[in-house]
Amino acid sequence: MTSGLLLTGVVKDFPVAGGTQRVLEGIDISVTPGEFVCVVGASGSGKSTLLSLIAGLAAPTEGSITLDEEPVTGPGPDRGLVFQTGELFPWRTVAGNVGFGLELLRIPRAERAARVAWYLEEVGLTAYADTLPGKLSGGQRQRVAIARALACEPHVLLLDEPFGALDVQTKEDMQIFLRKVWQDTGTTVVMVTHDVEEAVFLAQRVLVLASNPGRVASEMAVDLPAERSLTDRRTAEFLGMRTVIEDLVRDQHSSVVGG
Ligand SMILES: Nc1ncnc2c1ncn2[C@@H]1O[C@H](COP(=O)(O)OP(=O)(O)OP(=O)(O)O)[C@@H](O)[C@H]1O
Repeated sequence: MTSGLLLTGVVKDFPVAGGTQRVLEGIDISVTPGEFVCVVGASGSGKSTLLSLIAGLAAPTEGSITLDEEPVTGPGPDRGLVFQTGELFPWRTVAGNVGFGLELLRIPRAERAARVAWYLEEVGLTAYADTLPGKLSGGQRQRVAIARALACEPHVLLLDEPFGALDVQTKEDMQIFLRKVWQDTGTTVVMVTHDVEEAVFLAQRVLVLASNPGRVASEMAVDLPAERSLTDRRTAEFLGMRTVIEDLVRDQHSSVVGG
């Protein structure tokens, strides 16, 4: 057995009129503890489905998923999940949102308060502890959603297009923020994005999904320094990697649509 996240021979079929549609096939992925992996692929290649299987929101049709040698059979506190639109509880303050999972886990009040304070500091929202989500910007809401997921100290943080709804400037700020949080906490991250530039900037490894059925067509180690700044995205090395992956995504897509 291997610690970390392990998907072996994962297949996912969905029922459709008159039969089933195979959305994922032969997925073998191994993510080591502390690794940051991005999954890219054309729209409909099965990225979100893959993440929902890891989250335990749906079950694979075939194959197995284990996290630190425990089979994934449903949602659990060992996996923190953040979606595109940072779903927060509107009636709970920022601190109340960050502490929500800790209440479910029955973490004692003093430890809960300490953890909430630490994660609020980490995401730069200490001053907003008593604010309701309705008063926050989109970027701030995503920071709260990430802090809420991290506060339970999951084995893996699962992010589904977390910055897809943000404007360019906020998105860049959030990318810098996420790299810092990842480096500070050492959390394993699996993130789905359609933005190849984002994937290369954030990840240590990028997996490219092919469509119909979704499968891992190729993967690339991102051989860039651990300390990354936004200007690094203009270097020849970065642009080279980005171009290769964009071509892979495009090739996989056109082989399906016949372009
Ligand atoms: N619950 C479901 N029932 C039937 N089909 C589904 C279901 N969920 C997803 N699909 C189908 O599975 C395929 C993959 O969808 P998925 O959302 O995982 O792709 P994606 O790569 O995340 O796409 P996007 O980038 O557009 O979000 C699509 O053809 C979609 O219609």
